[in-house]
Amino acid sequence: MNNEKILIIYFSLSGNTARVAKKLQKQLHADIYRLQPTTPYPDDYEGLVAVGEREKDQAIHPQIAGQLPDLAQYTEVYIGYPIWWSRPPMIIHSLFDQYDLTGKKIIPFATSASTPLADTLAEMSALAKSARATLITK
Ligand SMILES: Cc1cc2nc3c(=O)[nH]c(=O)nc-3n(C[C@H](O)[C@H](O)[C@H](O)COP(=O)(O)O)c2cc1C
Repeated sequence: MNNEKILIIYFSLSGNTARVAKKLQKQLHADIYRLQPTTPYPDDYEGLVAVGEREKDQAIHPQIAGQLPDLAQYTEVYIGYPIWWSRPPMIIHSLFDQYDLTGKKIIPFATSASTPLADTLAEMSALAKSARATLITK
């Protein structure tokens, strides 16, 4: 028996990461939560790039809308994101600011046009470390 509960937290704008997250949810029988910023990103690409780039360059961590489920019940947390400018989007930083991931096993996954997940792992590792969580890369 495996009693470890798994939560999949993901951010996705155009649906690619959402699709991967939902596949994982089925495979792992996990719970799932979609991160959304309180102020939605612009619908048009230029607008999105302007806002996203400003967040990245100024290290702005956008406020997360709504409330995640109580993280105390989960031992493993998958965190999924689209790769933006070879990095996780800043809302992933917000997740670590706004929620307590202490002691969790964190398994990152990502979608991109071409940049590999590996390019984002130093940043994810630093986030996990400051949360006293363990980053697991399979
Ligand atoms: C603002 C922005 C920046 C991006 N930067 C990269 C990048 O550095 N490398 C890459 O391979 N893809 C990049 N992409 C493509 C996305 O990572 C890719 O389309 C991803 O699958 C989108 O996921 P989503 O549908 O879950 O939002 C970028 C897309 C956007 C909108």
